[in-house]
Amino acid sequence: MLEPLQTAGELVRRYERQAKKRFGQHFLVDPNILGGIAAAANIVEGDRVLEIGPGPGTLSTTILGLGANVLAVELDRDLVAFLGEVLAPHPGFDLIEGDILAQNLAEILADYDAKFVADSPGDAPLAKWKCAANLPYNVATEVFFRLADVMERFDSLALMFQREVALRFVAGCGDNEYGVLALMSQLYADSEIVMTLPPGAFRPPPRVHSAVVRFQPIAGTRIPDPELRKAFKTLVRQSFQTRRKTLPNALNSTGIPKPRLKEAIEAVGLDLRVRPERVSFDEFVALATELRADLAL
Ligand SMILES: C[S@@+](CC[C@H](N)C(=O)[O-])C[C@H]1O[C@@H](n2cnc3c(N)ncnc32)[C@H](O)[C@@H]1O
Repeated sequence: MLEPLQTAGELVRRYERQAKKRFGQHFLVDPNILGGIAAAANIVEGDRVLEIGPGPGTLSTTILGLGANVLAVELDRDLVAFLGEVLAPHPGFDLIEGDILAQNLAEILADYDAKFVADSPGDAPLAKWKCAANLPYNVATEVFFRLADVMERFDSLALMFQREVALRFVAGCGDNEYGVLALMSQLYADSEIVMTLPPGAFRPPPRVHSAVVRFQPIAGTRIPDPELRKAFKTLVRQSFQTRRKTLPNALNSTGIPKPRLKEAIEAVGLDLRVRPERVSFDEFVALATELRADLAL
């Protein structure tokens, strides 16, 4: 007979004295917050949920309590041992020990899916994945980019970031926080902040405020042509390398001759003095279309 799931409070009480700063370990205990993250990811019974950095299993137990299945990736060996003791015996919980950035996400999701198909034979395709995570902030944006590469596998994602970073994901054109993260998230998903949390919501408390961003993947991407998408990404990254430059100056680093840059920028109806933070998603797409042949991709 399985032990019942422990509460987040019990799990954190058992583990918090061993929390390691270098792994960004700040644990959530409030069941309302944990339930709110699961709700933001639209998690329901039977779902397959990828959780990054389960810590002592606070969010994992919340998700398991909803009757969903969790595939968790945890870097800290001590936490893996702890989770092995408290959660691994529970059906529905699977754990991979390792760095999330070292995983081939497409592969680990497919491996897990294979197990599900084998368990319940039938012709119906598996539903898409959900993702919920209170991310370690030092790798959080990189984790987003890895998830973006497999975004079509997900139905919804609720990810906790440092608040300043969360604002950069949801920023609109012209906002101070608008840049690479806003444009990259628009490429794959609609996004909104669904919760902001003070440091005191975590144990031990971090130095910064935090926010949960809900990403709702769109079908495919907003730029279906892979070559055009590549050109768009190159232009966006180059444009925001240095703030406060005009677009033609910011794009100097592409190696495209200045006269050609100016011609293309004017051809898409932009002023030559425009700064990248005032260029909308659609205008970047138009510029990428205009310059794709000039970019050494
Ligand atoms: C902010 S804590 C979240 C813990 C728990 N989910 C919670 O909300 O209470 C971040 C977790 O990510 C783990 N972690 C840090 N870097 C990681 C990495 N590169 N790959 C996977 N897990 C990582 C940490 O050990 C820690 O357990």
